[in-house]
Amino acid sequence: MLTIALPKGALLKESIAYFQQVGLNFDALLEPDNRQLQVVSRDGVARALLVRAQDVPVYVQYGQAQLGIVGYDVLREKTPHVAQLADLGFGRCRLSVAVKATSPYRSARDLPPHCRVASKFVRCANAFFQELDVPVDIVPLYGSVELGPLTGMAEAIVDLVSTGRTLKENGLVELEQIFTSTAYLIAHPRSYRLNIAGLGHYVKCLEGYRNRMEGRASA
Ligand SMILES: Nc1ncnc2c1ncn2[C@@H]1O[C@H](COP(=O)(O)OP(=O)(O)OP(=O)(O)O)[C@@H](O)[C@H]1O
Ligand SMILES: O=P(O)(O)OC[C@H]1O[C@H](OP(=O)(O)OP(=O)(O)O)[C@H](O)[C@@H]1O
Repeated sequence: MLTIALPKGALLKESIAYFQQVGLNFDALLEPDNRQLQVVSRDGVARALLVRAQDVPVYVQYGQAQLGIVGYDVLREKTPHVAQLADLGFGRCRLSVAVKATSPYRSARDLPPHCRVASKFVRCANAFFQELDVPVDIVPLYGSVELGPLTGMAEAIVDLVSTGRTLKENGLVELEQIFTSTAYLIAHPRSYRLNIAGLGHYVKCLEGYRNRMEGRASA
């Protein structure tokens, strides 16, 4: 049976809608009181695993899932050994550097050497500041990163921004964008090569659907 790793949280609804286009129905995962971590599609041909966004590439890399959906930000941070099949366009956000609106800094270069920068994206943040040649101490956090500067623990953050509402409501401003991110369809490379569980068929159908959508959008 084809197994698909789906991310809990921000990308779940659109990920489920995406597979619905090729007849795979995992709506049960959206039930408000759902506690099931795996569900079989209504037609019984595929199974979805409900996992934390950052764990999606882990299940796909080890081959427990042949397909998965994950943000490009996670691919950049974790650099997993998976095949990137398609940019799905939804889940658009950006990884940015932000500081308190009252701070004197107007660009990431202005940050004082060896200041603290809070982030869930430790590798991306380190790479960005190294490239900039600004030495900083990255403080790893798991969430609510915006509290770093608010509490005085950190001078800046590197975090995802979508609407910008979280920054605004916490008195922070974006200094610089590091990269933009959207959801990606990923696959276990060997399963994809060997067409395990009819993977090729689904990928082709999904591509066909996307091409039709793009054709309609540009018409
Ligand atoms: N505000 C947002 N708007 C749009 N997409 C987002 C937003 N925040 C995150 N994403 C995308 O959704 C993915 C999952 O984010 P989500 O916030 O659901 O989980 P997480 O905070 O990374 O993980 P967890 O809650 O398990 O710690 C991110 O990797 C990113 O690609
Ligand atoms: O620009 P906005 O539309 O306000 O979205 C940005 C927020 O969304 C994400 O948070 P998430 O909901 O994942 O919470 P957490 O990372 O703090 O756990 C991100 O880490 C920002 O805090």
